[in-house]
Amino acid sequence: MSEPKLQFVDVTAGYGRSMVINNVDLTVPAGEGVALMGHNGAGKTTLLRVAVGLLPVRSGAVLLDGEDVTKLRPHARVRRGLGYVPQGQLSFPQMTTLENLQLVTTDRSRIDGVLDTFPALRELLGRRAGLLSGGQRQQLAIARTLLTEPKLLILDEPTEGIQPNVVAEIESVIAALSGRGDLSVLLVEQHVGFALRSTDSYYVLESGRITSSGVGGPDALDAVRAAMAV
Ligand SMILES: Nc1ncnc2c1ncn2[C@@H]1O[C@H](COP(=O)(O)OP(=O)(O)OP(=O)(O)O)[C@@H](O)[C@H]1O
Repeated sequence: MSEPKLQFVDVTAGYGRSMVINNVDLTVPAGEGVALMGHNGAGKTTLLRVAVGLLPVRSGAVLLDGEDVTKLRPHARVRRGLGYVPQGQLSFPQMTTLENLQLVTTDRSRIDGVLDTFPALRELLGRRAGLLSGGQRQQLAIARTLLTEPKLLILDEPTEGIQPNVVAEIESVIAALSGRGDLSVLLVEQHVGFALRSTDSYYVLESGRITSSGVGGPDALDAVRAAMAV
C-alpha cells in the first residue's frame, strides 16, 4: 500500500451536543480511490465536511500527507491539494459551461487538459449551465474542481438526482480519475457496484461508526451488502 494521503484518526464529530461520527479511523492511500458507503443519515457527508475543514472535530485528528491539518481552515487545506465536490452539482446557472470553468482559470490549455476527461462537456462550452442535464452539471462541477489541480479529490454522491442511464457516464469519469495514479479519491456513493468498481478499497459507515472495510472489486459486493443490511 502507498503512503497515506488522507487519514482520519479516531475522529469524533457532530453538531451541537449530538455526535454524528464516532471514533472513525479511515485512510485514503496516495494515488488510490476509496469508497465510503452507508445508509442515508449514517454520517457520510458529515465525515467529508470534517475532512474539508467545514466542521471541527470533537476529538481525534485529520492528517493530510502525514501532517496534522485538524486545525486548518478549508482554504488552507485546498492550498495543500484538497479538492471538494459537494452534493448538488453546484454551478452558476446563468453562466455558460466555459464561463463556469473560467471562474477557476482562464488558461485555455489547462481547461482543455481537464476537458479531455469530459468529452461531453467539450460540446457544451457555450451552453448556459442552467440548461445542462443533471449528469452534465455534475461533470462540470467535477471539472471545475479538477482545474484547481487537487491531489486529493473528495466527491459527495456524484450520482445523486441523476438519471440512471447517465450514471455509467459519471462512473467512467470517476474510474478514470481514480485510476490516474497521481490523484487520490474519496468517494461517497449510494450505488454500491459503481463505488466498488471505480475505487480500490471501501469503508461502510453506519450510525457514525465504521462497521466494515476492505479491498474493493466484485468480491467485496457481498460483504458490503451484508454490512449494509444490518
Ligand atoms: N447541520 C446539521 N445540524 C444538525 N444535524 C445535522 C446537520 N447536518 C446533518 N445532520 C445530522 O447528522 C446525521 C448525519 O447526516 P449526514 O448528512 O452526514 O449523513 P449522510 O450519511 O451523508 O446521509 P445522506 O446519504 O442522506 O446524504 C443525520 O442525522 C443528520 O440529520
